[in-house]
Amino acid sequence: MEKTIHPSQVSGEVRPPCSKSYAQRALAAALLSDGETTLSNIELCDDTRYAMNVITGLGASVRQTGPTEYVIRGGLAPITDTINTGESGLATRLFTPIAALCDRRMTITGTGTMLRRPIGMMIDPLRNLGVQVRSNGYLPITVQGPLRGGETDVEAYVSSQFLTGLLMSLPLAEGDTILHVEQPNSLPYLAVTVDLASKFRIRMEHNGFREFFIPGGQHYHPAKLHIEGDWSSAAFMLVAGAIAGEVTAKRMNTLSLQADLAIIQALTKAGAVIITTPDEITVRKRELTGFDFDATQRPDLFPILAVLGANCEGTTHIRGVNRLVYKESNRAEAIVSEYTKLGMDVALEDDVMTVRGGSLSGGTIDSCNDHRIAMAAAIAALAASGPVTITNAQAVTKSYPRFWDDLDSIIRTKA
Ligand SMILES: O=C(O)C1=C[C@@H](OP(=O)(O)O)[C@@H](O)[C@H](O)C1
Ligand SMILES: C=C(OP(=O)(O)O)C(=O)O
Repeated sequence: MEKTIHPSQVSGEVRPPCSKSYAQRALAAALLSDGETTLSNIELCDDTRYAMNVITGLGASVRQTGPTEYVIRGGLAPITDTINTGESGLATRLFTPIAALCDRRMTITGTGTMLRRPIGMMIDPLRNLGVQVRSNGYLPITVQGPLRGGETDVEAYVSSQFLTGLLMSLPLAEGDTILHVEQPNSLPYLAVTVDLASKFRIRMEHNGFREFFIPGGQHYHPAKLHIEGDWSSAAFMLVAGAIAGEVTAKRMNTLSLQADLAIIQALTKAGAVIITTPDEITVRKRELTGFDFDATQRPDLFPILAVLGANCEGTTHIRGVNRLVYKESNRAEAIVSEYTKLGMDVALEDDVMTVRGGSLSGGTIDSCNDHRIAMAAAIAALAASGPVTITNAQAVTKSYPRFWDDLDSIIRTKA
């Protein structure tokens, strides 16, 4: 699928989809609960749809009780020996240790870009915690539990997602666990994991996410939960407001723990007009200036920060390039290879991306099958000097299936 976005002004309101980070964790917790959990504001994207199928395969029974409400009866009792986590890094690394709670052989497989993303960080810790593992470091992986608890090192520098999987599965292990994490990254995502687990009355202790004590033999208590709006998705629309008019994102928790709430900091540094209430945010265009921003702990913001930087007067430095290698694309390379086709002045040196502000041209870019590369390019088009065509534009369904409609709804006049 191809999409062309013309230079345009924007104005209006959007309601971003639910956070897929919270939704996938909540689905996992519902599976692990004894009883019925009600999740509301679940709007499915590819990643959450896969997670929903995975929990069904692992024994949950799911009933849709409203347009965005699901009642899930938990109970880990697989009805299949293979689960498919699609292209979701989180679902892969979250549900592997959960599948490993079972005393039967389970294979976890995926599709597309996920087949090239590393999962080797799971092998040694799972073995140290009593699981038999067969894997060459990429999907598919076969595990046979039960995961017993114990003590192990965990690598969470490349990705925090497997640590999230351990934090959610180990409370159900027979014994207690101590985890040593050398250089954890994506820390706000770990905070979301601890927060979500606490809503199901799961306890754990940690010391700045470097050492965890997780008591075994706990129970997930079913909960009633509203899944909050997604700041990673909202970020695209808010930058659209900052560079091309005015946008309000509705039903957003402006006190959220989500990593990408930090888009507000970046927009503030750039000089955009920002008005927040506890549950919505408006961003309006103003003269923007280059800014310095450390995105190491919030790697999903990179593509849209690069677009914001290109629309600022002066130079923008974004730190954290090393975190981008193993996403749906190598996002640092994709930003450079694709956005320079629109005349973006962007360079990488060590861990820093430097973007020099200046008007972008029209052109054609490929999404590299990466939803965030596609969505940020569409926003760049609004303030470009000609239309931008995005090939493989269907990639947005991974996180934000109605992105094109929402963007269309705020486009007012062709500039
Ligand atoms: O835990 C999560 O929900 C996520 C963690 C981050 O990944 P890493 O921990 O691999 O950086 C983020 O990029 C991803 O989109 C979602
Ligand atoms: C990297 C992402 O997701 P995941 O790692 O879960 O595939 C993302 O949504 O940008």
